[in-house]
Amino acid sequence: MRLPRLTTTLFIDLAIWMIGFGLLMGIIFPFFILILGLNSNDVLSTQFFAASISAGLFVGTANYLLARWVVRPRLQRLSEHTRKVEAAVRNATYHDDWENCTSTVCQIPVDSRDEIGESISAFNDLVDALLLSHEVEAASADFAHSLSRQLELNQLANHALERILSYTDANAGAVLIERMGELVVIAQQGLTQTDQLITSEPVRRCLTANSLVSVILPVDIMIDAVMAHARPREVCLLPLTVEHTSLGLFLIAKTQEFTFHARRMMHIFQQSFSLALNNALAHEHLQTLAAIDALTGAYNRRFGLTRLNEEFQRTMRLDTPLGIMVLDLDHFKTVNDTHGHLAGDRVLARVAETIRGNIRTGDILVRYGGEEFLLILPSAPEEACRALGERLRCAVAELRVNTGQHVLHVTVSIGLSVFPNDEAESTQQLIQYADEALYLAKHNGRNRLVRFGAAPVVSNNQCGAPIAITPARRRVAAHC
Ligand SMILES: Nc1nc2c(ncn2[C@@H]2O[C@H](COP(=O)(O)OP(=O)(O)OP(=O)(O)O)[C@@H](O)[C@H]2O)c(=O)[nH]1
Repeated sequence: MRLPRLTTTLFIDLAIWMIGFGLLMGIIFPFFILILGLNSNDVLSTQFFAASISAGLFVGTANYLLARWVVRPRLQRLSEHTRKVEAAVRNATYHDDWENCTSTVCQIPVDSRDEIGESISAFNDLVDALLLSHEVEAASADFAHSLSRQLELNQLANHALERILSYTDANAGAVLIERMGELVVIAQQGLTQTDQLITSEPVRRCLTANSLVSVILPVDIMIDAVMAHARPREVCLLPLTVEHTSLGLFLIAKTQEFTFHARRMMHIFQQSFSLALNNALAHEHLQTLAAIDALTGAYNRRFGLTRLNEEFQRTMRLDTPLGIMVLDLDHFKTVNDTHGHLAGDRVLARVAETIRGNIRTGDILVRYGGEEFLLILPSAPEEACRALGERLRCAVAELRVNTGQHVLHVTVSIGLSVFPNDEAESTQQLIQYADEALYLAKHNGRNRLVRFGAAPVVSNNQCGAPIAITPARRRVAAHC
């Protein structure tokens, strides 16, 4: 039952109701006494009425005062605390200092199981919801902000993965993107055998369904724990999509099931990560376009040298070999002079195409000068470089270029240097060694591969086994 509000103040209402009720009781009481059979002359006397009404007023007032003393301080405490929390939240919002707004500081202990206790408990829940909302917003802003500063694809993926793992409390994860129709892992943390991910069933399902896939106790994913491998309890895979175009996916794994909060966070990160990834891919694409020589499709010199520096650093870090070849077309001036510049261009383009057709995906072909190419061969040991050099030399020698009027054929001389065998201390020195070997190849008759070294190895101009040149021949060559 709800009594009508008489004023805008709860305690004045209470006073009116309680004192009024006391007064009513004081008036009714003498008649109630009459029913019990007491003498009506005494009961209906003015003195008895006055005493009864006074007692009713007294009890009503005492009730009001008691209610006020019991209830008012608790209501006051609630409102004062709410004010404090409100001031702290405002201050934290403008100064981004949430030290004084933790759950412990802002919540009120619930000390009763009545309606006031229920109000305090609802207030505490509101504080928690407010803090959670701030936490999610801060995490999402921090994630988007940190990604906006990264444009390099691998750095971006590693950075994003690190943050996603930390915010979702996951143990391991990976980022896979689609490149030229193939899935590649561009970042991973704490997973074993990431290669298997590419063909794994959950990955395929996530890309096909273009929605979150959650796998409990996956069989084909293992976490690389500090001491041993552990099987995750749950793995979540989320597609990375921009305007219905699939870019790839990220997956995170945990040794327990993900919480509701972690799941919500994954979805928030999924959107900003997709956008940042799209930007990084567009940036990479533009960089590649700007880095490509239009005639030959090889990387230009500036980009090529940057890549060479990167590969050199990586080689030193990982202690793997690095091969460098300088390839120069033989008597190319004659081709130009005899058949014209356009025919020369066509030959150059076809030679570049032939080289590209014989190298691996990670190898880097650079147009180093007019008719000179630089070939960077990451992780290629000496034997493999020499075999490839011979293959390229023969492939170019066998190439026939139809200009419309003539069928041309050219040869190429190649200088090879391999790190760390040649003990080069810089990329410049590595190129210089390959250049010196090229010089020997030209002066030993062209259409040859020369391996730089104290006893340089020079191939014959057949498509057969290489032979070593004598020091005397080298001296003669050096004087040419
Ligand atoms: N068609 C065409 N020719 C180019 C291009 N860049 C450089 N060249 C030509 O390549 C020729 C290089 O000549 P040289 O440096 O004398 O070398 P070469 O005739 O190949 O002689 P060796 O290297 O000693 O075998 C010059 O005629 C340049 O004009 C190009 O983009 N297109």
